Amino acid sequence: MGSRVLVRNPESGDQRRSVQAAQEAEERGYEVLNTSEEGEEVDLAREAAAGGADVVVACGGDGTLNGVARGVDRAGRLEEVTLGVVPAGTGNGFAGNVGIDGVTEAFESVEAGRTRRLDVGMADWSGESGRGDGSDAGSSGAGDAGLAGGDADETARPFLNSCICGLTAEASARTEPALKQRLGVLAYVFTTLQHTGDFEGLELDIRAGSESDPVWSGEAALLLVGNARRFPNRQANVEDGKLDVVVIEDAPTIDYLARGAVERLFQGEVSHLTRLRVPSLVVDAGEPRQFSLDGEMVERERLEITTRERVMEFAVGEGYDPNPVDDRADGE
Ligand SMILES: Nc1ncnc2c1ncn2[C@@H]1O[C@H](COP(=O)(O)OP(=O)(O)OP(=O)(O)O)[C@@H](O)[C@H]1O
Repeated sequence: MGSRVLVRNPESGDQRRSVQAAQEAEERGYEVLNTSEEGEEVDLAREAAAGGADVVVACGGDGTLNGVARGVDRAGRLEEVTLGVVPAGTGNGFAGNVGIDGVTEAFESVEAGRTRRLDVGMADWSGESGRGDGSDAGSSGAGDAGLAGGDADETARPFLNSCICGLTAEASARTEPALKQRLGVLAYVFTTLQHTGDFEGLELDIRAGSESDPVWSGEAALLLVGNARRFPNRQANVEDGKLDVVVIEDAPTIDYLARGAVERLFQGEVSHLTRLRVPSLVVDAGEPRQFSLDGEMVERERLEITTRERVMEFAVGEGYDPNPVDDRADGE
């Protein structure tokens, strides 16, 4: 049997689960690597994968899992390593989507070989003309220095759950922890929409695949691109090579504060909402904007968003549904 590694963020969630996970991992013969600062999970996972680990399990929330997948990918081993997740963060969106609810369940899934090959979303900014962001400006040639989990030469990043444009830092600060626990990253979406007067719309031009005409062009409040997540709050098909895209038009006439307005918007008011299911899209925001990749922010002007179909072998729970029911009540 090859080596198994747990990359553990000891600070995530309320720490109870991560303490339990460290114990269980040791009992089961895992090497436990603890992060000591933000972003370190990327390097630890990359080193573990490059060193020949067969199984790399992330222990933390969506941010930690994203960093672990990124590290394994940087080692060039995303197709070979079996990944898993111990849901020890606050939101745990991806773990929930693949049916992993508890610590022991996460390890048992790996041991039982209950794995599926899942799609991974990629956000690629190599086609941007200039360097629009500042987050890696000035650090070129400095390797990983300066940017947590970052890489001066980085031009693309994976996302497992979602890529969202239009979230505000303000909304992040205002989002209630209980809502975050219940809805994960979608809690920020709700809070953002409910404070929609606070931000300017996004001038977006969205093209699907290699088509030259935009499938959507105009002023948006939010763009949500789900890999494992079908908005508002359902598991998407994570094995179909497609992205579930929702564009919410910036419509100042909608009273997002009215009770249930946001839910109604997602479910029925299709005039303000466009849904697409495509394998790839190009998003041009005309100027640098914040994009959340599984909750980690990058500032970019133009992203090519694609799926790498069934590229990653992932340990899933018994409740994982490879082919979730797609009710078309949302007007698709
Ligand atoms: N030792 C550490 N100290 C501080 N931050 C860390 C540490 N290890 C990782 N991080 C960073 O913490 C961020 C959030 O982590 P994570 O998503 O695991 O937890 P969370 O915020 O509790 O959960 P969730 O994302 O589900 O809400 C990530 O950006 C990660 O890089």
